[in-house]
Amino acid sequence: MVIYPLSASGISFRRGLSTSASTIYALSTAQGRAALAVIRISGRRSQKILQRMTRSSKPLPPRTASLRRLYAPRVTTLAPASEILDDALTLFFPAPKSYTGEDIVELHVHGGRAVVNAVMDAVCAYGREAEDANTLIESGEVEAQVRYANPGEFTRRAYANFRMDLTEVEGVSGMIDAETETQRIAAISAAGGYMRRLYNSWQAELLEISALMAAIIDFSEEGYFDKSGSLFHDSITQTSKLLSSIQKHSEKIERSEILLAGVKLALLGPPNAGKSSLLNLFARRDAAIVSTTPGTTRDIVEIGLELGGYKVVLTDTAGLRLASTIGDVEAEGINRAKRASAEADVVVAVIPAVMEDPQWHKVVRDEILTLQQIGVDPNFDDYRMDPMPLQGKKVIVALNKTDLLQDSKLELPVLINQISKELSISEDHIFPISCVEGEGIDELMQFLVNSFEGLADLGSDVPIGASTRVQEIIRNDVVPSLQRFLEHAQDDDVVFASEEIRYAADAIGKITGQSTEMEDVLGVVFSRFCVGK
Ligand SMILES: Nc1nc2c(ncn2[C@@H]2O[C@H](COP(=O)(O)OP(=O)(O)OP(=O)(O)O)[C@@H](O)[C@H]2O)c(=O)[nH]1
Repeated sequence: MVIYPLSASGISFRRGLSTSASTIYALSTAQGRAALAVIRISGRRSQKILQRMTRSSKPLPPRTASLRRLYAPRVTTLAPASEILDDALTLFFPAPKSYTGEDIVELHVHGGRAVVNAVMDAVCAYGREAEDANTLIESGEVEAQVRYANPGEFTRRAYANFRMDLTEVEGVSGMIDAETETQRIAAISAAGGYMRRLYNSWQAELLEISALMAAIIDFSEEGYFDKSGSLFHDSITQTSKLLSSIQKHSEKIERSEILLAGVKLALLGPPNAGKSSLLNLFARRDAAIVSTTPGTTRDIVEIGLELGGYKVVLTDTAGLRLASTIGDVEAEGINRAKRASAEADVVVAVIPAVMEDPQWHKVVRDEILTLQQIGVDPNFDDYRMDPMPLQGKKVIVALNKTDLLQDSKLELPVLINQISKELSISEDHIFPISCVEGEGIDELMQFLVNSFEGLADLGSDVPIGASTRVQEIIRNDVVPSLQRFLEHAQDDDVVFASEEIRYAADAIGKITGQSTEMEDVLGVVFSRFCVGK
């Protein structure tokens, strides 16, 4: 049994103890007025508290929801009615098959602040009624038998009692933070134990190889195991296969990142094209100023939103126009617009169907061509105030203000054909829209959502959410040590090779929380939790 001091909270605990010194309670739902609130109690006194609170002579049946009247401790001088706290749905989950691995009680009470406060006061009072109200904990300090939980303490106890490993803990944290469908899907695979099973299988395989290497080292002289023999070569083949799956897994995490952190989408185009109007339609609110004055947007306007289940960071930029026609402030705005487009995953070029100034046309065209890496006339550098390395971008055209066309049926096909040729963009990537009339917006959004799916290139795989901590351990510890194993093995250096395998296995132990050097790791993992979880 190992004691893990937690640097985040300063509390030490043993992993593997079925009960902790104190019983903890907390409001697990959000603070504030609501229809319902859930108060959770975990620890060895929770069942007694529930019995006293419900004035029930027998323990409540496990895992059964029952409607009970909750009573305050008999200390009130008010009328008997004041002893009634609430009528609540109560649940009892006995240890060890509960979230924390301890006895847990859940009280689903009415969500008014006064109700919640009164019930929590009563939990505390009932808990402290017992003769052994305080306990001496390992450090020699006295700890209250019943107290309000620290952030993440329920989950921390679940980890301490082997109810979950660290990847599941991080998955729970991901579920709490998930804002989009993609984030939820990525988090549930970790919370549901998929990552734990995968990493444990890697570790088991490594331990098997490690045992084999130890045997080769110890018994090579007896002739049972030999580094020139097939067992050694089998372990090399096994390790390279494992390394390749670990590298694939790591790449998949990186590709998932784009969807989890948010797809960067930039709006680019000439002044007055309707970029801010389109941003407002995407955001369903007035996030950017819309004005008839060209050049209204001087700086980057960035908003976070959800499109079709994907997190998107949408950027509205200053309209592009010739440097010779503008002042310093606008020129800087245009530089920033180009930078934002260069950094974006997808660029929507907003081009008005009726161009007010043909000069802007050339500026916008050249910028879009550059973004697509189709080369620009190297002599044309009038607007290129701040050249920078650009990567090929997915560019989609929103052909706006189609409501201004005299005869859109006739004019649109000609315009689309012309833009497609000039910008080397497929006609399927040009969407006629009208921000004023709301025409074509849904089709554009749907196309964007479909293209986000392709960005991560995950095929039919679901995105994987892994914390930076996990990614770093895989990238900096697991993969390099397996690569070093293969190098040593090539040189027939069994001793060094064997050390690398053990190092890799230990690094995986750090991912799941089975390593003995866990203080810092635990501090990082639990510091992001809220109270009640
Ligand atoms: N007729 C028509 N007018 C539009 C449409 N979309 C935007 N406008 C108008 O065009 C003007 C400029 O719109 P904005 O959204 O501010 O354009 P912008 O591209 O952000 O402009 P800058 O900030 O100058 O770069 C405003 O008067 C809008 O009401 C449209 O689809 N049809």
